[in-house]
Amino acid sequence: MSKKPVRVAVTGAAGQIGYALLFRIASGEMLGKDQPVILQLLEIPDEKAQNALKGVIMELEDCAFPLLAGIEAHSDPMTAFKDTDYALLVGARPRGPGMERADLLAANAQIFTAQGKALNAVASRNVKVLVVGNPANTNAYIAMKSAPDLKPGNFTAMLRLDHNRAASQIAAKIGCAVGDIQKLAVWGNHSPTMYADYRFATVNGKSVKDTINDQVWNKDVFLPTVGKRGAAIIAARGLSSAASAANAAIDHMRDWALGTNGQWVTMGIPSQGWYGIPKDVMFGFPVTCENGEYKVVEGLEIDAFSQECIDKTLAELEGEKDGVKHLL
Ligand SMILES: NC(=O)c1ccc[n+]([C@@H]2O[C@H](COP(=O)([O-])OP(=O)(O)OC[C@H]3O[C@@H](n4cnc5c(N)ncnc54)[C@H](O)[C@@H]3O)[C@@H](O)[C@H]2O)c1
Ligand SMILES: O=C(O)C[C@H](O)C(=O)O
Repeated sequence: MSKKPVRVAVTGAAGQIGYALLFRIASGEMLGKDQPVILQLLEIPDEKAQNALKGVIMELEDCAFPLLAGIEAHSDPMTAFKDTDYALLVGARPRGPGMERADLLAANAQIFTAQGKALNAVASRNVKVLVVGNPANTNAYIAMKSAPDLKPGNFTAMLRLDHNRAASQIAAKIGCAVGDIQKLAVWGNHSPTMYADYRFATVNGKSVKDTINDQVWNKDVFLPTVGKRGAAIIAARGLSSAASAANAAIDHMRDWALGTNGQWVTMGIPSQGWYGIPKDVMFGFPVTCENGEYKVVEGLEIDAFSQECIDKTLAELEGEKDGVKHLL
C-alpha cells in the first residue's frame, strides 16, 4: 500500500536555492522514493515573486513527478505552514561581495520571528525545521524561541554545506573518494569561525589526521578554505551558492528523517549543554540519526587547539544572540 503524503513547506521557493531544491524534493531524493509529498511553497506577497513562483509551479507540474501529491502557493506563513511535517526556511536575503553572513542579521531576523510564530500556531506538533537563510544558526535560534509550544530540538540550522565542503577538501588532499571519509565534524557557527575537525575522521578505516600529518595545512589552508568557501563562490559567481546549498539541505533532511546508519553528519542544533556549549545555543555538532531523531556523538576529546576554535565560534554565536535579544 502506498504511503500517506507528507507536507513539506519551503520558503523562498522562487529564489535560486528554491529552484535547485524543489525538483529534488518532488522526485523523492529527500524523503525516499516511496514517500509522496505535498509542497507548500511560500514567497513574499509581491507580484514579481508570486509570478516567479507560478512559473516554478508550472515547471514542477510539467515534470509529472509520481510522488508529487499536491502543490500549493502561499504568501502568508500562517497558511503555508498549516499542518506541515517538514519546513525548509530558505527565504531570506543573501549576502553580496564584501559582506559577512552576520551582516544579514538586521535584514533577516524579523522573518524568523514571524515564521517561528506561524510554525508554533499551525504546523504539525512534530514538524522538523531546517533553517538555511543566513545567518542560519541565529535565525534558527530566533525561530525556535518564537515557537514555545514546539519541541526546541526540532529546530535546526544548516551546517551540512560546511561538512560536505570539508569532506571534499580532505578527499582532494588525500586523493581518495569523498565517500571513503567518515567521522568528520564541524563545530559551531555557519561562518568563517566554524571549526571543521578531522581529528576523528577515517579514510577507509585509517586515521585522516595521521594520513595528512600536517597541522600547518590544517590551520593555514584547510580551515580558511572551508570557512571562506561561501565568499569564494560569491566572488566567482557573483551570487551565493545555490545548488550545493540545496544539496546540503536535501542531505540534512534526508539523514534526519531516514537515518545515517551509524555515520556521523553535522547538524546545527540547540545545545543541551554538550561539550560545555550553553543550553539553547544553536551550534554545529557531530550527530548520528536513527528513527527520525538525531543523537550527538558524545565523549570526544577536545584538545587545546580545538577548544580555542570552539570558544571562538561560540563567542561569535553568543554575540549574535545578544544582538537579537530585543526581538524575542
Ligand atoms: N546555510 C547555508 O549553508 C546557506 C547556503 C547558501 C545560502 N544560504 C542563504 O539562503 C538564503 C537564500 O538564498 P538564495 O540564494 O536562494 O536567495 P535568493 O535571493 O535567490 O532567494 C531568496 C528568496 O526568498 C524570498 N523571500 C525573502 N523573504 C521571504 C519571506 N519572508 N518569506 C518567504 N520568502 C521570502 C525572496 O523573495 C527570494 O525569492 C540567503 O539568506 C543565503 O545567504 C545559506
Ligand atoms: O556564504 C554565503 O553567504 C552563502 C552561504 O552561506 C555559503 O556558505 O555558501
